[in-house]
Amino acid sequence: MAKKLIQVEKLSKKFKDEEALKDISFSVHEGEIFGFLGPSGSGKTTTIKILTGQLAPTSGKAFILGIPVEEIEESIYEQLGIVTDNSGLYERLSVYNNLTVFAKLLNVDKKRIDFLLKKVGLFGDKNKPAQNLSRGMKQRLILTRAMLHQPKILFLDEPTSGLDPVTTESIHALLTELKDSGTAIFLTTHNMDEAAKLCDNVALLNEGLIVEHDSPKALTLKYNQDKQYQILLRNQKEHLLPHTADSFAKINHWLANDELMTIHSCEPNLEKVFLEVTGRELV
Ligand SMILES: Nc1ncnc2c1ncn2[C@@H]1O[C@H](COP(=O)(O)OP(=O)(O)OP(=O)(O)O)[C@@H](O)[C@H]1O
Repeated sequence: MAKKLIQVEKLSKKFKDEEALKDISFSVHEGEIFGFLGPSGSGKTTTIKILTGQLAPTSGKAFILGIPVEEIEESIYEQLGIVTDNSGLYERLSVYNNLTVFAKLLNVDKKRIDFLLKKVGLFGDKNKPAQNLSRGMKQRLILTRAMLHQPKILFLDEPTSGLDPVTTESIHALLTELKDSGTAIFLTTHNMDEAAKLCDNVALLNEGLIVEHDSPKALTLKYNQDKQYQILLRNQKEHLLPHTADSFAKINHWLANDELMTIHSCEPNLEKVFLEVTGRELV
């Protein structure tokens, strides 16, 4: 069975009177991409800070690689990759040298730098100073740095926010490769399509509470109360049919007469699930 690399039990965090996290529990296994989804201010960054030893919880327990977060020592960072907003690059150093600094610290073979730069499409830019990179290129460089040492757990705070679809796609491919090699990825995102595509499991966070927790597929099916089918016929007419015997008779008729072009079931996406559970949008 896959090992639990992150384990959180009834974790709470209070800032003065404000309860930022309320009794949250979840775990993340090796080779799992876990999506932590919630609107601004719901407690995502606070959770990452607690899990990476930057902030102490008020109550509850959290373990990283089996170690209680209160006992995290410097050496654990050799097994973690952390990508957040403040992942500062050395702006004047080249792409390559930004990575060699970390490769030295983490005892990583320099061959891996070239290997990863090719993967993220930055090999041709390896001699450019970081300050001359576009936002998407910087994001890929930060991610490369976090993956240099093949971390057991990778924390990613909004890894593709504001990036173009091509860059987003290459980052998704990389994350999937990393997951396949056994890394547990803890991902926060506002992007529900990204979460549905990448994550094995997601937790929906609202005002510090986990209000749902399951695979994206299971959640969309659970909230598919009002089942409907969207149909396009050869004559270009579109129909939206409810889940009734009458609809099935119609569909059978169209099928038998080769009139049906496309048919889709209309289960809600994660955005709609969030809206239904909390009554609020995910932005
Ligand atoms: N150091 C702090 N002192 C006081 N309150 C804080 C502190 N850090 C976070 N909070 C509060 O805790 C709550 C959760 O904040 P957090 O940064 O975890 O949200 P988030 O989900 O990461 O939001 P975003 O998506 O905007 O980054 C917010 O109400 C925030 O104001």
